Amino acid sequence: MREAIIEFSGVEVKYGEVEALRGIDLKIPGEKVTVIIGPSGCGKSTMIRTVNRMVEPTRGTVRYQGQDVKTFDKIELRRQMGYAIQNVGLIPHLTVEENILLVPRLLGWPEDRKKKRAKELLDLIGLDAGKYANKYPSELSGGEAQRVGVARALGADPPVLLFDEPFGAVDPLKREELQDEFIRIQRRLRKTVLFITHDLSEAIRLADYMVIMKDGVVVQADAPERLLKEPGSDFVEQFLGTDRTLQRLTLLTADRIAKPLRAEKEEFVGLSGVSWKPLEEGEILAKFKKDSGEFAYRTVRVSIHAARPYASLKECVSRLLALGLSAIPVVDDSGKVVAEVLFDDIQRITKEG
Ligand SMILES: Nc1ncnc2c1ncn2[C@@H]1O[C@H](COP(=O)(O)OP(=O)(O)OP(=O)(O)O)[C@@H](O)[C@H]1O
Repeated sequence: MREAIIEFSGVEVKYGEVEALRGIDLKIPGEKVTVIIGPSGCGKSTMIRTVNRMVEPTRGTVRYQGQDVKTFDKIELRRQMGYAIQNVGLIPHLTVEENILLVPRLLGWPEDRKKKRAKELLDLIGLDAGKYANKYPSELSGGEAQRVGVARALGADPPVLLFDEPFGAVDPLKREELQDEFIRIQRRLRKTVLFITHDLSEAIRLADYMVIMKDGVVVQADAPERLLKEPGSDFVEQFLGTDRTLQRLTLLTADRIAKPLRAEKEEFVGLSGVSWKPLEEGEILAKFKKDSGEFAYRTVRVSIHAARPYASLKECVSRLLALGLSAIPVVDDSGKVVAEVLFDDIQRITKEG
């Protein structure tokens, strides 16, 4: 493990009679995604709130970069830690840009630097600055609002991100897209992330390190591969569910098994392939085998039927089944088909299990 950047030692939190945390000892690795998961009420939110001092431990110590967080000025500490929550908490009378720039504004950044940063962040989260910067939160879809919440947490480029179910209120398909984006962004930015979720697939997908909690204590913490292979107790085994094969497909991303697209490959023709009508942006031409055995071409929307390099193999399987194809194209950030994932290869991996 990389050196711990946040460390919990004997941390207890009591709210009156309620013991929310009952002795947490945990090291959070730097520049990795640590996902905290566990039943409702087990103390997940309380735990991450002790890091930015929204909650003070009744006992024990939380350290950031080796130093007790109590010794930091609260404001100074929170500048280092972006925070995003489930219902986003965007301020309704501020525009998207003003919401994203809350912290830079507090820090007194000059106007041109703030403008530049807002554009950068909107680009990063995949929202067009021209279209979105001046919108108000009420004019955004749930998924867009969540993205803006994430952008706001990234505002002044803090090294630590505390995410409390940031994708909680989004429907499952959009949620997978947000996870793809998150993985893409994290591969670039390498933040230290503490991420809470209720969703096991999301946890397994995003986590470098996964912490399973129950009743205010940590039951097991390890890399998701190891947890799936060696659950340390009946509780963890039950929690991870019986379907470990599918969970393993959640762990692997399309780019891990994608093959470069071969020109003669019959299933797909790329964007510049055979075409009798101009393709619209975001469309590709796919070649389908009809029942008669002949091939027919059909255009498909890349956004739905192609996978991003960071899509999970589980997502690839569901798209392959929905389309009745034996391979799915993988598109890069510009929408260009760069590779394909073969159903046979996914099956092979599953068998190797
Ligand atoms: N401000 C508070 N005052 C009193 N009790 C609280 C307070 N905040 C949380 N609790 C209690 O502490 C326990 C842990 O709550 P916490 O929100 O940390 O759990 P959680 O795992 O994040 O829950 P969920 O998954 O439902 O969000 C729960 O029993 C909760 O009811």
